[in-house]
Amino acid sequence: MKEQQLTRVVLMDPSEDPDDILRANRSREKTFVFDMVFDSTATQEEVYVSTTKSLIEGVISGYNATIFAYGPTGTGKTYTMLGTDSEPGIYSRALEDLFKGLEATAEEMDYTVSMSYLEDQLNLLFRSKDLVQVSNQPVISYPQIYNEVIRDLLNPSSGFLDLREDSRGSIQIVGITEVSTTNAQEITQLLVRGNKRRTQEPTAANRASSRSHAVLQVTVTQRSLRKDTGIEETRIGKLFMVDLAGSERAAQTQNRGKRMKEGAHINRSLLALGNCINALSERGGSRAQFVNFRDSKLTRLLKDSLGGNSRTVMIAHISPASSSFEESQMTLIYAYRAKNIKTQVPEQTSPKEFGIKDLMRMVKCNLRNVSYHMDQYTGIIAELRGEIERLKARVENQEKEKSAAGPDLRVLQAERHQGSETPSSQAMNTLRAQLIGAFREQMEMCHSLMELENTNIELHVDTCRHLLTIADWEREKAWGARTEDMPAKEEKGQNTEEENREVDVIDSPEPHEVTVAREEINLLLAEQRRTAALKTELEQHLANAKEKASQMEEFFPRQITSEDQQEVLRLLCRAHELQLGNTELQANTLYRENLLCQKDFLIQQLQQNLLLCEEIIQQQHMLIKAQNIPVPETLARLHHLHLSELEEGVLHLLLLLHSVMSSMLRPHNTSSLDVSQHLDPNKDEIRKGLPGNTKDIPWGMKCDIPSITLESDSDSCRSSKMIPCRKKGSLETHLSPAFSGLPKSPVQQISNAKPWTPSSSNTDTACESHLHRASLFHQAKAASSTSIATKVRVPVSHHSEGTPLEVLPKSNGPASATQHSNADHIKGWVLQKQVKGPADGASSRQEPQRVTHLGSHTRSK
Ligand SMILES: Nc1ncnc2c1ncn2[C@@H]1O[C@H](COP(=O)(O)OP(=O)(O)OP(=O)(O)O)[C@@H](O)[C@H]1O
Repeated sequence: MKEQQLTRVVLMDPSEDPDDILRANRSREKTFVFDMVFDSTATQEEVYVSTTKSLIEGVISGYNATIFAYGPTGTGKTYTMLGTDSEPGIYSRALEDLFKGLEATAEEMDYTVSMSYLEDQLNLLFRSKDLVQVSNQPVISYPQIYNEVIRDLLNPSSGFLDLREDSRGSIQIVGITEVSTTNAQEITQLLVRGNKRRTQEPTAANRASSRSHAVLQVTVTQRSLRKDTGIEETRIGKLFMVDLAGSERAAQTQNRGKRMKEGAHINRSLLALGNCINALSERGGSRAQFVNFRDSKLTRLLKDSLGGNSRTVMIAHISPASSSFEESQMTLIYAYRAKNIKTQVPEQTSPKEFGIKDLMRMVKCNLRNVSYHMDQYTGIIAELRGEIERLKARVENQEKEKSAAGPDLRVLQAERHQGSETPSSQAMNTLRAQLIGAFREQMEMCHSLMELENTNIELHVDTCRHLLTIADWEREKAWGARTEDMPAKEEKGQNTEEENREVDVIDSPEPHEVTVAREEINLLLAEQRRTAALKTELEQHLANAKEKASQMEEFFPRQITSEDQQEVLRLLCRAHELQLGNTELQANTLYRENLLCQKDFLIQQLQQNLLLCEEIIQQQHMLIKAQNIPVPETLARLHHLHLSELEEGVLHLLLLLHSVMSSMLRPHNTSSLDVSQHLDPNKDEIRKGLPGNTKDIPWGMKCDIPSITLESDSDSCRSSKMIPCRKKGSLETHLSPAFSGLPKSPVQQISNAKPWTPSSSNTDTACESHLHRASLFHQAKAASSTSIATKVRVPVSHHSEGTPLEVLPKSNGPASATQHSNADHIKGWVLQKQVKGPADGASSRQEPQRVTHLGSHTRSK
């Protein structure tokens, strides 16, 4: 790696041989430009001053700010954020500056500073020992299920905390400890203590590796009274400082067993963060996407920091060791995407004209005016006093009337109650307690089943995403092979840069994300099988519990003689039945949601396969024409039929109809879906198809291949763009058995699924895509509110195989050109989903899920 002018990182691929003449023209370097780059000699002070110091002023004025430390394990994230006693990190320095700034304004403003420190950790959803034995009910034992949980690092005894959205849409952590303080030292001490409670485990890359994301939130509230108007102003500035868990993949840390699973889950929340970053970085571009913050607790927590009202700095950490090349590349790509996130800037102004101060103005200030004037308050208070007097008088009158009427009713009631503590009422109480216990157990099981179904959906969506990543790579390879097979172009010497790159794709080793996807699929499938087994077991328990409860319902009323009490028991049972029925309906909806998601994925793959077949037919036709082979009449007729179906777009309309139906089937569908818009055959998108869709159809006809872009579709697993380059049979080859047949129940599918093995690469059948491939990155760089700093440190726990850090010759050329060429090599899939279960709130309303597939690179034909 080299560094120049402290803004560029040039990554050199250590695996490529410089003496390889076949690749002599190919650049081994990848350049990434950031706002700031630090090498291993940078001090904590320098890092703080260049990245964070300028944000503190904003927090004091009521703006939000966020600082992320991102990177693989052992690269120094915790060191940057927390530091050591002699070299304090960003936390202490930022807090010191914050208090200094606040003291300077103390004369005009009253201020309070409160802070909370939490970790977003992976933990066990159930443990056998968590289940308390109730009376003589059997104890249900569950194996461990991992889930994302939030823990208060300042008060770990408070257990796992829940996230809730308040009426203004801000995320609140229920029960978090907020410590008010007046000096930075106190906070630093609390932080050091809190950090010791953080989940740490040794990995091969770091002896004290943090296995959770730590979020320090400092809230500054300032109040001032404007003398001229008498209006009280409140400014609230929030500062988030986030030390993320390592972004490494399992192989890097040599994690096994629990650590490996943990890594996969940590990566899942980082993946969700990445998806949000991708979607946000596309905002304002031609392919604006929905940003799904609900994908993980981490992203929900950081919604404001990422999505809008915050100035955000990401400090990406990489190791200069050549052995960490892949991790470094992934980190830089991630950070580069984050850099594209833009604040909504006024349209008429050029982004270049903005300085830091202007950007700060674009972010909304959290200023609340107390809009009532003091005089109005006096009036309101007087009114309230009057109301109290009136009410007091009414109460007195009522008391007088009662005493005139006779003895106190309450006294009579108490007397009757005491007398009623007969043996029969005691028996009734016992029976009621037993019934309620049984009902409660059933409800808990129902909720656990819903949790499991939710986990199932998450796992399923994750698996789809990885399958898509692999499919994309396979298609790219097929594309490369096809280009190589095109003798005409070679003859003409038209080997453009684009084609060279395609040929490179076949030669190049499998990209990192594809390898990761293969690893993850096996993990996810194993977990799906485990979840399915658990579900079956739990369903069995629930059936037993229901049986037992219905026996109780029959038997208990016979033990009670009083009709009133019998009626109470009957009502109790009825209320419970309704409650249970409701929960079961919710669980059913979830299950159907999951099924739909699977169907959609299957349809998506079939669509791709359909287009591939289309391509094959066309090529075969060209071959028949070229060779002058006579066509039997039956075949010609069949072909005609095929063409007329395509022309009328029946298949396409059916697919659209399906997607519309699916989205309608979803309860509380939030997407504004216009059916008529979808089905209008005159609608441009449907009729026109995408660029290059018009194909020269055999037998001399021109036909539009219907577009399969279903942008407004709210289906769970929908690709916003599909590339019809799937090879014949690849559906079976690449999909897990769970997706390779017609939809079965998830439990069936999962229990049938065998461990997934990497598919052999089929490059024999290449085909041509007729859908556009949008570049993942936009060349145009608008004003970005997300500053990115990259920190390279000399590894402490790695041994460095020669440092690839070199100095670039000074170049004044535009950075964006280099970036764009790099971006061309980058591909990615983004999958977004929204899964909501009972744990997320009182309602188990399902949000629509989406899958968005980002194309890998532009391809000119
Ligand atoms: N710039 C630096 N100078 C000196 N020591 C450093 C520097 N950066 C990191 N270290 C040391 O390297 C080790 C690993 O760093 P640290 O724990 O901060 O990594 P991390 O990225 O937070 O890892 P993980 O994700 O596993 O928690 C620590 O002992 C830390 O003190």
